[in-house]
Amino acid sequence: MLMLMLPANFNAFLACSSIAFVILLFLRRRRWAAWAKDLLHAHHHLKVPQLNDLTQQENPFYRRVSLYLDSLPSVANADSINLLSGRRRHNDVILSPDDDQVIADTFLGSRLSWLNRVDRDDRNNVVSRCFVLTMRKRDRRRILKPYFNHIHAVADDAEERRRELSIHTNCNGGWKSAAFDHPASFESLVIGHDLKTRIQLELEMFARSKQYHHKLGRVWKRSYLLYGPSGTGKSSFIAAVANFLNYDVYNLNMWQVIDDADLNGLLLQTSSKSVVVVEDLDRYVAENPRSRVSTSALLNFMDGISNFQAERIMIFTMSSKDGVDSALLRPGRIDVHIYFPLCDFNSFKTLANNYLGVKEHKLFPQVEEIFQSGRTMSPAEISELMLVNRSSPTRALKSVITALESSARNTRKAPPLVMSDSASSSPTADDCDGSAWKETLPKEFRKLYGILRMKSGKKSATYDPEQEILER
Ligand SMILES: Nc1ncnc2c1ncn2[C@@H]1O[C@H](COP(=O)(O)OP(=O)(O)OP(=O)(O)O)[C@@H](O)[C@H]1O
Ligand SMILES: [Mg+2]
Repeated sequence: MLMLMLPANFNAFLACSSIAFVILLFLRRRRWAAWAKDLLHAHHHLKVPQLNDLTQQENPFYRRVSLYLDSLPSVANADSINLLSGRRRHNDVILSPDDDQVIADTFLGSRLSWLNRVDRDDRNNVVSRCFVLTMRKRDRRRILKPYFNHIHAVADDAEERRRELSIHTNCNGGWKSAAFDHPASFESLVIGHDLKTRIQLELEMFARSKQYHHKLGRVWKRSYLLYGPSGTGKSSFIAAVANFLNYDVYNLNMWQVIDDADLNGLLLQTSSKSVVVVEDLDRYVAENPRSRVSTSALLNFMDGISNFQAERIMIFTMSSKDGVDSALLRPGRIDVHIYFPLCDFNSFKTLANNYLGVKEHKLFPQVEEIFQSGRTMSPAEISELMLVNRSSPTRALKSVITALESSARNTRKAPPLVMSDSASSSPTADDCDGSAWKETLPKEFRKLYGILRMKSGKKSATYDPEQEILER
């Protein structure tokens, strides 16, 4: 009897321990897999501790590696990952590997892995973290240096995107700084879809064109003139550009500038990766015939001559270009002119969707009729009415109708957007046909632009700037 029982118990015991072994193996599979791999290949392990052993201060390279890992597609595709919210924008999501998770990577044809190792010393209540990079020994000499350079480049990029932005305003010959947290983005801005796409592509291309500008011996800057009535989105556009590129803003108040040297000094004090803004330039030029700043100093400032190494966007705003000295606006000095018009029915509908969440409404035909009769208001005025009445879309639309009916403003035909790329030798009004700019883009950007246009359902091959403006 005993003889018969024993093998049965023994078998059960064997089965249980095999299952336990498999479960254990499964739980620790990553470490086991690493161990098994080690047996097969000669691997090299490099540790990146979170804290410096001696000073107990954070190891900056640990942070760079975590930024790098966040960018890896294998992290995004992992079965389980920690999602953390970003510091700067709350809708930014940072991906962070779990404790003891292994993240795979490839570089120059070599397979590498990162282990997010966490060691807990419960007795002393100490947790120490490190990343362990594993690579084949034979790959080490070939890839280690370029791989670390690559990690730094990716981390630089990520840090740049997460950097807190500042706005600087000139005062007594210097700049006063504050945090820049304007929420404007291209998504919230009511401008034509093609115009948005085009500006975004152009800005991305600009940010990557250091070598190109240096080769040509040109100042690394791009200048925009935004003009149009008050409350049409010029300042919001500036904030959207700064947020899009993650550049600081230098808001130059020309009335505070003492003389030519002061203006030059202010430009020299601006940092790279910045948007330099001069609002109401037309008013300054008109109101200051005996200005303390000479025209040549102003033109040199606009050309960015004294600080040509820095990567800079310059934006000037005007209510109108009428009567402004053409030297101020010549191609090369100003690369792109963008007109910001008052509302038309299309832009009204976009505002109604953004502010009230309404795509269609029984009052829309009445609103359309009023716009067709020529009455209009600025996006700022209309959005304000929608904002205060947002709890009732019907009330909001009725208040817009009443305001439009009593509005003295009339639509006029929007002047065309002028695109003149400063790289062309003799920019003329012909450049304003709106297609020239695309030719200045590298091939891959032209392709991307084509794809974006197709996605937006626009089949037409030519870009009509006038249509863009009226489209809003
Ligand atoms: N095109 C637009 N798209 C979305 N919102 C807009 C637009 N234009 C104006 N607004 C709304 O109106 C407010 C004021 O706009 P903004 O300050 O950008 O106008 P502006 O053209 O700079 O006016 P001003 O010439 O008086 O300085 C913005 O905060 C935004 O809410
Ligand atoms: Mg403004």
